[in-house]
Amino acid sequence: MSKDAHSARMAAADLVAAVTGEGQLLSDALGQGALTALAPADRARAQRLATETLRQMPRADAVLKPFLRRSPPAPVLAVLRIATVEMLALGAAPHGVVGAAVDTLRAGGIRTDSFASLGNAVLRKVAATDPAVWATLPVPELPSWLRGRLMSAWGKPATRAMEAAHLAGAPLDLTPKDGDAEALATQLGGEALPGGSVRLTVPGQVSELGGYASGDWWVQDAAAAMPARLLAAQPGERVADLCAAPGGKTLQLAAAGAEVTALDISQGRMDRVAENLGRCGLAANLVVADALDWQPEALLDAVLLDAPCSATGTIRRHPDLPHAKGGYGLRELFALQAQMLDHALTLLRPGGRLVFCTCSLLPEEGEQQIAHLRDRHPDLLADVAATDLPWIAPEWRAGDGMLRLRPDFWADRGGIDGFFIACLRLPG
Ligand SMILES: C[S@@+](CC[C@H](N)C(=O)[O-])C[C@H]1O[C@@H](n2cnc3c(N)ncnc32)[C@H](O)[C@@H]1O
Repeated sequence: MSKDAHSARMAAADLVAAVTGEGQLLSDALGQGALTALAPADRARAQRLATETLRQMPRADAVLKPFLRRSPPAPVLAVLRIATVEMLALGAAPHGVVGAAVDTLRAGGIRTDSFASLGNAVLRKVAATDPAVWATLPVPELPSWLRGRLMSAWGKPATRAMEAAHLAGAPLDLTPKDGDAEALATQLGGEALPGGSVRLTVPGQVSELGGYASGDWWVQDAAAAMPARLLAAQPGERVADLCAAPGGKTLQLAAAGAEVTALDISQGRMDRVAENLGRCGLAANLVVADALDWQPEALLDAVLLDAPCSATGTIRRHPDLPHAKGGYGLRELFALQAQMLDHALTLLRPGGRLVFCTCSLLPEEGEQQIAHLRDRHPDLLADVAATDLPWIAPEWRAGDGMLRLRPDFWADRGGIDGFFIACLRLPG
């Protein structure tokens, strides 16, 4: 095994252990410690390996369990899980994987080196497992804090279908800057999706794809692209994107010709909005502030509020999330969303539009949030016309002006992120 592959595998083990042992998100763990010293290609490799291992983890555990008398410490278990996924899910040659995993345990210092011979013995048994067994293992279940909530909200068949979608992972979706999905799909060999995104099913290096450097498109899940499409910003309209970073929706609003203020509380994340705007040759007024404190100079035509949320709709892409977050802090998020909604309404001119969205599967961050908002503001109108569009599937509709998107929808096309979208309007 090359030195680079070895460091990528060690880094992957650190990442998995950071998520399962310390409750960190992969994105946070990637920016820490030895991982920052890795070459970009090794970091990408480590991230892919860690992501796939977290996605398949219950299956790896089912294979490992009979061979382990008790659970070893998180860093050791991470190495065993990764090697199991490599051998049985990714089809890697067993002798190479076992040797590399044992080397990783030896090189891991006091946390793991005393487990090298145990690792060797266990992984040899895993290597002798018939690979056909893997596909017969049950679809991994979500951790109970989330599974219980989804079961109550959507029922058992839907929850299982979402779990299957999480296991399948996600394709790469792009939003074309000029709105011509057919042309971009032809250029890159992808599929133009209803609504205007382009889907690529063959994974590749994003920055190597045609039109990346010239900013002709940006990466954005097809569901994440819908809120800004429903807002339908018109050239010259004054629009605020209240939780803007990293800026996918800001780019859409700016590309539509609106006069956009992109606001986010995080300077670091706002730097990414600036980078993305620069690459795509688009402009917005950037403000780093707490959305709850911000006031525009004049009332706005429209506000897009993509509020901070549990992000449970994005587990296809971020399988670390249910393991890392453990369901803590949800009440605070629900309360913040309600405050943000109330504040957003104060920024609109009479007749102004509000699109609220969350990449969440929890009704508390969607349907219930809007029901409570309408109780507090009985004059608020559902913007039914905003969702009166031919590409919206009937199963997405969740009441007047509202869409509920789930990862198990569009299964034949490769799924879609979970999202809730509400289109609202002040009386004129
Ligand atoms: C769901 S993400 C936004 C994604 C973004 N709209 C996009 O499409 O790329 C939520 C954002 O809200 C920001 N945020 C959290 N609390 C905030 C607050 N009080 N005021 C403004 N932004 C906030 C976070 O920094 C994060 O970037």
